[in-house]
Amino acid sequence: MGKGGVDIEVGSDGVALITITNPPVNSLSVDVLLGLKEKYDEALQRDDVKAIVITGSGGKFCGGFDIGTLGGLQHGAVKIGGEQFELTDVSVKIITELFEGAKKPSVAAIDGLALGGGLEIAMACHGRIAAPQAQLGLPELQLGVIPGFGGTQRLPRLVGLSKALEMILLSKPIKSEEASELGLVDAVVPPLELLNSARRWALDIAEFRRPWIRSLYRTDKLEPLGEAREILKFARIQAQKRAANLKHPLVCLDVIEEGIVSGPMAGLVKEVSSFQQLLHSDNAKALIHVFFSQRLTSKVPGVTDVGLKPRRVRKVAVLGGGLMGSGIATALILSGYPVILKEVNDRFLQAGLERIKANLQSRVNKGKMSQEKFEKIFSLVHGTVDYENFRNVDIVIEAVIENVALKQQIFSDLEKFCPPHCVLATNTSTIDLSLIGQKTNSQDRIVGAHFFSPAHIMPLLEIVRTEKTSPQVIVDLMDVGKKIKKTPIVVGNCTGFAVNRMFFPYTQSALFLTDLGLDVYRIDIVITSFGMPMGPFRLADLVGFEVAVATGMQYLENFPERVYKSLLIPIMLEDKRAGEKTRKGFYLYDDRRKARPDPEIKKYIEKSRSMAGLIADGKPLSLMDKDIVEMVFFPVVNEACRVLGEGITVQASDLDIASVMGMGFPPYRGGVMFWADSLGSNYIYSKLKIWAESYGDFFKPCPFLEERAATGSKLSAPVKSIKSRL
Ligand SMILES: C[C@H](O)CC(=O)SCCNC(=O)CCNC(=O)[C@H](O)C(C)(C)COP(=O)(O)OP(=O)(O)OC[C@H]1O[C@@H](n2cnc3c(N)ncnc32)[C@H](O)[C@@H]1OP(=O)(O)O
Repeated sequence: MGKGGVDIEVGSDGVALITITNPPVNSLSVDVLLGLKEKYDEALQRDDVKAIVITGSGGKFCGGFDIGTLGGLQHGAVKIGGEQFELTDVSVKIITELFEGAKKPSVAAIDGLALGGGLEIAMACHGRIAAPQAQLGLPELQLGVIPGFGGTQRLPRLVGLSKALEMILLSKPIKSEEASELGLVDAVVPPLELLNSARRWALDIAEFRRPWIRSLYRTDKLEPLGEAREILKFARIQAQKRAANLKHPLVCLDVIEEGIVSGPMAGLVKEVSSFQQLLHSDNAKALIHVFFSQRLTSKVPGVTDVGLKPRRVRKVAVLGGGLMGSGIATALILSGYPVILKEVNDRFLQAGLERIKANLQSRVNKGKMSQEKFEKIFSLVHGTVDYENFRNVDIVIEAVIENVALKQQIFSDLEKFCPPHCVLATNTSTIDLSLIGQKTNSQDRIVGAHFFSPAHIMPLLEIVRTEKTSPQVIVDLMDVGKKIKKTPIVVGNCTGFAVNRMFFPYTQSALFLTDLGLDVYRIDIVITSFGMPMGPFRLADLVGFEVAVATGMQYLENFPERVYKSLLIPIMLEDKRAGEKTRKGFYLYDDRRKARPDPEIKKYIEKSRSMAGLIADGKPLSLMDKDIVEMVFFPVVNEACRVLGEGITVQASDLDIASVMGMGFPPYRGGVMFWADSLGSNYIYSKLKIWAESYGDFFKPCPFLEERAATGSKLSAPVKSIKSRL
């Protein structure tokens, strides 16, 4: 809204070049859309214009409809000059009738990206020329909506139904090269030739040297009706399997089907009305919130707003080739960083290198990486057992076992061997960073780089700063984080940081409910139906019981007043059930890691219950599914409030991202704080208060939550007067 513009320049060749300018991604604001209409009208009217080329400035075609404006449309209408902005007008009147139906041909010159509405405009052009490596896609579903400018109709007609469904349902863009093979773009040319090639192509169409194709009416790529229906049927089943709570993928499939069965105009009309309905859904609100929150994590007051530029990182060293270290090294080499992997001896070093190889090999096996690329990427890692090669590293990431004395020794060695500018990062998840750097004079360059396992796959990186960590070091690490495709959130130094502090009550509540008489498998089913990738017990199996006990001890030491001391896991451990790695935990596991319930666990549960003594009258607690969700997640919300209240995170939305990317909280619920706000602070507070009275301090609402409930304010409202730990 109120931003961006469109220019027109008519060349002596008779081609009007229409350029969108709306940095950073040339998104389609209302102004841009109106500008496009105006310039198209002008080009169509002018006698000196034979053909049109549309492009975007700054090496980017267009990142789609302006998502900020989508938010505006959700909260009421967007008005221009007192008139309501109608999406129907854009899809049918502007893009279809004016652009595609024009009497002069147009060609899209695509550089950088053509996403969402951007690709939809390009598909309405009569030709598409792209520069190499441009991204083309319709990622609207990840925002809880569907393509709304004709994408559901034109993409299947250009690339066939199966490929279109893959791109739309998985919000998966493709590169120009693949787009060219599929026929989505007509040619891929070097960037410097892009505009000239597009001009020539447009003139070729105008002068009948090339066919004048209107994508909306093509049928040659569409599968026959019977086959199309089968493909759609299968896609519906897959969509339900991926996220049973989500309706918009199914709506999208209905819209596509409408176009195939009743013709593309009928499809367009259904598309617009469905888009408008979905835009107002809770899921779209939540997913759009997640989109902006993810970008907000890179704005850290006092760090990213003080003019610091990230320093160039040429080489990284990783200490420790275990599960975490090898995962971190894999993530780094995959993004082109040369890595030195250090281990204590040759045997451990070889094992670490083998792990990295296995991580890469799994990509080769899945067809995601060629053997040639495998060799090239693996050659970026060099193993060592000493510090000799550390003289020219820019960042070190330590990922050895959680032992304070060992880490202290390592950091004083690093201080000796690394150059003075080198960032000294630790992947610890539990040890106080000040303690780790105690024996050094380098506290200002010591920082936490907390990855989540498997580190080369999980998208989150917690960057932990102490009061002494310099902003420059944080900026450097944030930059590396982004380059290795992680979303970095900057958090303060405390036990568990943001993610693990929220995770802890998740498992604890589930254990509490079990001791109150609930069935572990039912709890897992209810929680996965809510949208978590796995329930708390399946997760405990995955993490392993030894780790669960060790973490429990940490929490007991640091937050004794709110730890529920369930004995269930220690009892099971005594019987050598330690989770998935022993093939026996709450579930039994076969060779393919498939979990199945085990009736045997009844005996452990009974023992734990009798020791807990919570079921005094012998009557197990009976709860509805909704109550289970609340009893598991309200303690998580409570802990998130503490984290925010203590200033461990900058803003509530960082906890949303931490929960979505670190815990697997369903993004379509917007993250833990967004979800909590949809229920209301007062509701959550009152529930916790009642449970605290019945069951003790584990449920006791924290002062932050109490205050928000008392004033009826949102948990995500800005935090005032808190001494931030950041
Ligand atoms: C009717 C239509 O069918 C509906 C639509 O078109 S809906 C929109 C569809 N488009 C999308 O979903 C694309 C969303 N954007 C992206 O995926 C990524 O931003 C991108 C691939 C374009 C660029 O990624 P990257 O280079 O990593 O930069 P990223 O940090 O994400 O974005 C840069 C800035 O552009 C903004 N931006 C990106 N796409 C935007 C969009 N479509 N609208 C508004 N702002 C957008 C981001 O908010 C960010 O702003 P900030 O600098 O103020 O934080």
